[in-house]
Amino acid sequence: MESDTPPAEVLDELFATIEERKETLPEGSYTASLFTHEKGENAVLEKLGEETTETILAAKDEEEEELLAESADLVYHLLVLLAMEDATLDDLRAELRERF
Ligand SMILES: N=c1c2ncn([C@@H]3O[C@H](COP(=O)(O)OP(=O)(O)OP(=O)(O)O)[C@@H](O)[C@H]3O)c2ncn1[C@@H]1O[C@H](COP(=O)(O)O)[C@@H](O)[C@H]1O
Repeated sequence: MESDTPPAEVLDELFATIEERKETLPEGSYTASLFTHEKGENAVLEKLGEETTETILAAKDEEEEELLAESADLVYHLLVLLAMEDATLDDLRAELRERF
């Protein structure tokens, strides 16, 4: 991923990378390992639980850098779950848009 990617496109590029990993399952890819994990969907569900707890703890400790890092882990794992369930980022956007 380009380091100067405009912020609005980061999530699209990350989600496209996740979908590509799901499709091609390259060796050495952490994302691919979540799609092929022996625990199945539970592997990413457990990571979501862990990252949620770590995000909450970072907020409680008022550790801003840590909060951002854990939030990024959380969002990444949420996007992997959506891809696993054959949902898309556009589906998520549509859900959020309906609430305006
Ligand atoms: N955004 C992420 C991302 N965020 C978090 N993680 C991984 O999520 C895991 C977080 O787990 P932990 O914090 O518990 O750390 P850990 O103890 O090393 O993890 P475990 O051994 O418990 O699984 C780490 O292995 C991180 O590397 C990510 N892995 C990949 N991405 C993106 O996905 C792209 C593709 O990555 P690969 O699939 O690895 O090629 C990358 O270019 C990134 O853009």
